[in-house]
Amino acid sequence: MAPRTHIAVIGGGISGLSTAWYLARTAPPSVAITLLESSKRTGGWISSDRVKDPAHPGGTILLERGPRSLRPQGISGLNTLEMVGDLGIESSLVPVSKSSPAAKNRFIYSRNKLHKLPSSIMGALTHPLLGPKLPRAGLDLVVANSGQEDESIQEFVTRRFGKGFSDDLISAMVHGIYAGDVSKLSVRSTFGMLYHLEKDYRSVALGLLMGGGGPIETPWDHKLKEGITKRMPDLGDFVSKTSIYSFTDGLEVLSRALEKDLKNSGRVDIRKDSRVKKLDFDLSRRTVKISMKNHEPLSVDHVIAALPPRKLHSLLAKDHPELVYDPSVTVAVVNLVYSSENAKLASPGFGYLIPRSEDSTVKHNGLLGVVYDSCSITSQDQGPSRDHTLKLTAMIGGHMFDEVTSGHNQNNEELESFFIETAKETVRKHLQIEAAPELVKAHIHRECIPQYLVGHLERMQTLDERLRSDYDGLLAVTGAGYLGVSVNDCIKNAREVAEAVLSRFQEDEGEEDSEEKKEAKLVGKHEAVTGLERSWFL
Ligand SMILES: C=Cc1c2[nH]c(c1C)Cc1[nH]c(c(CCC(=O)O)c1C)Cc1[nH]c(c(C)c1CCC(=O)O)Cc1[nH]c(c(C)c1C=C)C2
Repeated sequence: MAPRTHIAVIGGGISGLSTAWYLARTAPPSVAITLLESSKRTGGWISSDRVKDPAHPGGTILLERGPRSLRPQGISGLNTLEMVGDLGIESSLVPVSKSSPAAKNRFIYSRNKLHKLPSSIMGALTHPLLGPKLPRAGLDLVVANSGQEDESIQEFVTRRFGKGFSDDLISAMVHGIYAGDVSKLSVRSTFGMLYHLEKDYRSVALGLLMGGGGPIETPWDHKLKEGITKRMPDLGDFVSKTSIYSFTDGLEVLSRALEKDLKNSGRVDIRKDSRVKKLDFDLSRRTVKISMKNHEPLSVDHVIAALPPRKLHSLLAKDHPELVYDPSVTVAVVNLVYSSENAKLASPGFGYLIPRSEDSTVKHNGLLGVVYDSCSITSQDQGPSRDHTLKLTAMIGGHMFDEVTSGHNQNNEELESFFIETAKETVRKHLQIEAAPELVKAHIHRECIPQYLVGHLERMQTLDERLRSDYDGLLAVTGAGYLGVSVNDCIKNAREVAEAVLSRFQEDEGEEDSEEKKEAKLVGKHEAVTGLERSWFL
């Protein structure tokens, strides 16, 4: 049957690949799918290098450039695991057990030493780092709601638990997830659980005691969870034993397997090196013309943009301020490899983070934290290198990037040497490792983590309405810039948008409503798919 509907997915990162993959799995033969990727290499900042080990001839070392592990928990964690199973890559999984030091020990560097990070909110409220500021934490039981729809993480946490809680603890976690500034990020979009506990119980602690604080799940999430647990009942066992996991060749295994599967399926026309420069929407004919820098234009029926919001904005004729409001931060990632014969960690664990109270811009050249790679994911190095390296990764910059690099030549090579020196000095001072690293590698990831500033969720709701009215279902969006920065969220949101777009076409083709479609109708959001429907439930 000749295709009657053509869907183009734009973006070659994990979101674009996953969207194309979910489309390919469920689309009827009447739907043609094209994936347009601007670069030659797939996967975005989820990439790794396998390099020769200079200290152990014959051995190789895996160096991750960006995120290095996934969490199996939650609905988005389950969804990724289902994808791993369907891709047939379970044999290369490297799970980290919940009882390992990496699962139990996460640290904060403060006042010249490492302190164990609390593993729960209650543990945090009584953390010794808070010292004399501790009684302030009791405020949570009496202080009133702010009455605002959103505020910064710092405002929320300081109001409820005191400034120490924000500056000494929460700011470190914000460095370890968003590389972001606690005084600018939205509490509602980043720590939604805290926001809802206050709203529903008037107190975070009380809410937790009363059994609140569970994951925030939309009607789509409930359905998805039900489907996955029915289809793969054994996943529960893996989830209950595993803290985090990766693959023998790093997280890039996932994007490579997706790409391979897409090619094998024969369902998706993958066009690499396709740099899109403009999208023209013709609502009366219900077509989108995609103009590219280096290829002939392409006319399709629907576009799913898996691009950073600012990039998408530059392709559209209409102005959408919601797409350009939030910035993304740049992170320098420095891999340091030592021979374990002459470099050891005093306390094994996952790594450590620097809180705001450390004034990292001034004292640590903008260091956000250090991951102890060889301690958390232990079996990625091969041959004689296995178990004989101490592999660390320093993450530097984020919201402090511009400030710490302002006096430097902005040339990438010079910046990389500055960050390498910072990383080496940090490890020497903070971890008392005097040996020189055998191997060092730096990568500067420009604008790699979106920053959900205060009001983000409301902006996403406005954008949902604008996309609906301005493009009438011809444009949907997905990716880290919208409703979740984690790899798991990106994959699940890609699935949601792919399935919703397909169900829309099914309706156009007179087929019966799917369960998802009925759900969407229930919430009054069935007339056009934007990918932002879930913003109304968070
Ligand atoms: C030191 C900086 C960073 C570290 N990791 C990241 C940065 C900027 C990036 C990052 N970390 C997480 C995410 C989201 C999840 C994902 O993509 O799967 C991102 C983009 C996860 C994460 N890391 C830490 C926490 C508490 C979380 C949330 C989920 C979880 O509990 O796993 C803590 C943490 N990150 C880093 C260190 C050294 C560290 C703790 C000691 C590195």
